[in-house]
Order: sequence, then structure tokens, then C-alpha cells
Amino acid sequence: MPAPLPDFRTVAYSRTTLTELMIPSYANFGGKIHGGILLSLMDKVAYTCAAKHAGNYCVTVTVDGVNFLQPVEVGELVSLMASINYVGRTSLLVGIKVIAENVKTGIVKHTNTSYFTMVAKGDDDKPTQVPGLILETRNQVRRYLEAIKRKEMKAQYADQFNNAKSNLTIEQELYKLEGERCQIGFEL
Ligand SMILES: CC(=O)SCCNC(=O)CCNC(=O)[C@H](O)C(C)(C)COP(=O)(O)OP(=O)(O)OC[C@H]1O[C@@H](n2cnc3c(N)ncnc32)[C@H](O)[C@@H]1OP(=O)(O)O
Repeated sequence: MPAPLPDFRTVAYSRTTLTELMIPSYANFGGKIHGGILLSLMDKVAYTCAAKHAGNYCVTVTVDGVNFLQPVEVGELVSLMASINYVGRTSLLVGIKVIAENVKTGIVKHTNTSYFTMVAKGDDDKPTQVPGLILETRNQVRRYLEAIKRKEMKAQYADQFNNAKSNLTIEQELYKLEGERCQIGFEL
């Protein structure tokens, strides 16, 4: 029988940093690192952090805030710092900060901060409860509260967008295409 999970774990318990050298095979035709490589590394560090907190395998459910703000170059050292910002019953929100360092100049750039929602799965492959989170600093409390706000606002946005989509009629909104860079290539 597996050992019972503790009721609560600290943020520090699962905090994870992954550092990887950007090698030439990671580059796109323009010589910069593929976004997909960075996404894959982000998924890896999110998984490690979430699984460590949960004490179980986890799956990625949603990814928020992926904006590649600055290109990453071959030869740079990319570090991905992940920590648990929030826990629900079976879900965890992992915040990931990505930085890239030029080893010659020492210049460090912040390339993005993203949020991965992961869900812990039990041996039956069903979502399973995760330990609660012990918040030990004001920053951890702030991140937890931000995560609650993010969840509330996402739910509101999803409702509003679904509503707007179901009320959308082409005839009423057609005027919005004026000035857009598209042409209607059939008879409406
Ligand atoms: C493209 C890829 O590579 S995907 C990579 C790997 N990812 C996967 O395989 C995930 C596949 N998806 C799944 O297995 C399922 O949809 C699950 C486990 C994520 C959710 O299963 P469900 O049957 O909907 O479970 P349930 O309704 O109990 O929700 C479980 C948790 O997920 C959360 N959840 C479900 N959908 C979402 C969503 N869209 N956004 C945020 N959280 C979500 C729920 O809020 C709940 O969290 P809580 O327990 O903390 O309150």
C-alpha cells in the first residue's frame, strides 16, 4: 500500500528549476529557438513541480499567459523556475518564470511568465485529491490570491464569450470587416 499523503505541503517542497543549454538543433529557420521547444520545457518543469507536490502523476489541463516576449538565441542558458501558486481539490496552478542568460555577457532576459493548470491522477486514472498548500511568505499569499482572481475572471470571460458567440450573426457584424485585410470570395 502506498504511504498516505500529508495534508499540507510547503511551496518550497516542490519548487523546481530546470536549466537547459539552447543547442543549434532547437533553432528555427531564423536562427532563434523554436517556441515549441520552450513550451515543451515549460510542460516538463510544470509536470515535475506538480507531481512532486501531488505525490502522484499529473496531466496538463490548461496553459495561460504564454507570450514569447523576446527571442531566445542558440547558446543561451534557459532557466525555468516553477512553483505551486494555488491548489484546488485535484488541480494545481503552477507558475513558471522563464529567463535566458547569455553566458558571455552575463545579460539575463525575462522571456515569459506562464501558468499551467495540472490535475493529479490516481492509480484508477481519475482525478485525485492533492495536499493543501502552506503559504510561508507574503509573495506566496499574493500569488495564491492572484490565482483565485485569475480563476474567477477566466470563468466570467468564458461565460461572456460563449454568450457573445451564440448571439453573433454575420449580417449584424459584417460592417466590422470594413478595413480588415480580408475579402469575401463567395456570394453571401
Ligand atoms: C495537448 C496535450 O498534449 S494534452 C497533455 C496531457 N493532458 C491530458 O492528457 C489531459 C486530458 N484531460 C483529462 O484527463 C481530463 O479532462 C481531466 C483529468 C483534466 C479533467 O477530467 P474531468 O473528468 O473533467 O475531472 P473533474 O471535472 O473532476 O475536474 C478535475 C479538476 O480539473 C479542473 N479542470 C477541468 N477542466 C478544467 C479547465 N478547462 N481549466 C481549469 N481547470 C479545469 C477542475 O476544476 C477540477 O479541479 P479541482 O478538483 O481542483 O476543483
